[in-house]
Amino acid sequence: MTTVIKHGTIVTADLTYKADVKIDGGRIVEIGPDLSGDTVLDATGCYVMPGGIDPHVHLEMPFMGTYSADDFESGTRAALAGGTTMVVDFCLPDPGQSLLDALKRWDNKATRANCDYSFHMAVTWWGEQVFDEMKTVVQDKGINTFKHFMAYKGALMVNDDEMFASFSRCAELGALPLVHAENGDVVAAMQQKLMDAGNNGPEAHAYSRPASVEGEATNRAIIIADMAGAPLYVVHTSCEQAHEAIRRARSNGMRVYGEPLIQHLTLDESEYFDKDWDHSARRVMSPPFRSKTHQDSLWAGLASGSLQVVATDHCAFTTDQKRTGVGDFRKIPNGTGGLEDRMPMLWTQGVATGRITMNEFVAVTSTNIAKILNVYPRKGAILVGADADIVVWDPSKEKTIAASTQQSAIDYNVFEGKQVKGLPRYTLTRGKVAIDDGAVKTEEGHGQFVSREPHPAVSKALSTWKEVTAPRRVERSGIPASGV
Ligand SMILES: NC(=O)NCCC(=O)O
Ligand SMILES: [Zn+2]
Repeated sequence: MTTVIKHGTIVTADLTYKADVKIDGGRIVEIGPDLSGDTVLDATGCYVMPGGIDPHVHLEMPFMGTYSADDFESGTRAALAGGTTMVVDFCLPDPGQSLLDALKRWDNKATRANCDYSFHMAVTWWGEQVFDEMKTVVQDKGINTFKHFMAYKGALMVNDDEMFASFSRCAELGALPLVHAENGDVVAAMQQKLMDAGNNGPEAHAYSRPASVEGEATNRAIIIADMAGAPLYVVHTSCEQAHEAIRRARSNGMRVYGEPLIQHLTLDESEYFDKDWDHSARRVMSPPFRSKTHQDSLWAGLASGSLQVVATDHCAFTTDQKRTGVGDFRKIPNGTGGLEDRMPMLWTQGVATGRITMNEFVAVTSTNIAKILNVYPRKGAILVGADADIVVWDPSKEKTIAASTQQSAIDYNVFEGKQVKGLPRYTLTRGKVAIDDGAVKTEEGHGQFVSREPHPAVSKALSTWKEVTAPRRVERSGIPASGV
């Protein structure tokens, strides 16, 4: 059975043109005028784009004494409803746990996925076993990215020596290191100071993680990556200081990527000063929302190319879960949702306002990350041979975002009340119509793991400054006796 998407305008990261798209066996088999097939999807007035890829989600994540509320079923259903057809979650080994054992747990959870998915592996501790297993993860398990948390002291955080060792191993294996860049030591100290002074509400979360904490860590991670001869991907870049470090590195010839979140682009710090505790706590995430100045910096980065990817860090907790932190903001589970809203919000506040073009929209929601993850052009492309992960985007379709109509399992939405114009008419996951003009037709278990080969460019990365790549031993004629 073939499907044809007819009368639409194809929009890719670099082209806009009118053509029909024919799908067979889950793949695009033909692109051209006047195609016919068994099923016809009418794309009149719509843009036919590669489905979104969200490279930063935490589904059923064990975190801060609980689990994030969206699992692979509700999370990927939300993704498809918003035009996203692939997600990448983070496999998090417990301290001392084998990476391969942790991966089994994540494989199990993901069997319920409605769309394709992949994993990043987190390096949460360091030792010979991690060093050895990283090779198996890359060569046998199809994972070419390793995440490092510079925050969450006493839990997920790794130190500089561990990061340097892991980044160096990534460089050997052709893998890409990722960092959550916040100075965890400073955050912990500031949290304690705020608590001691009686600041225990959600606003203290923002005070404890100022932009400098992120800027310093971003810069440190970049320099460590450069010394290790590895490229670097900085997740949830939220402020000018971090963006500035990325811009500088890129202009010095380093392969460094930055990923703003849709939340940081569109919501600001005033959310933490709401009189309603629940309202503010529901928006607690790390890094926190920032000022308009930081938002302008992120938008400029997307337009100029110094930031490459828009993600969500979807990590949704219910109001009840957030209330664990009443009286101590440090216990509010960190994380917000966004999977269903990323594409409509970015279109409405980015394309419709003229901040980014339609082609840039495709680049930052899909194609750029497909290339970074080394799954392009199987994903992130409208090309013959590519997976038919497609969104038929109706720029005239509108809605008001509301928790009451969302797919996510939680009881609120951080974008509640926002008006969006630009929504999927159809979302196709490997040719299957999962969203059909508002009707949800997802199929639990349809999603498949996307294996990712090591990236040749990554294994060839060298230190920009070449200082540490070739140590030269000095031959001396005489060595003095050691001192007392
Ligand atoms: N971002 C956040 O607050 N929660 C999810 C875990 C992480 O990515 O830091
Ligand atoms: Zn995250």
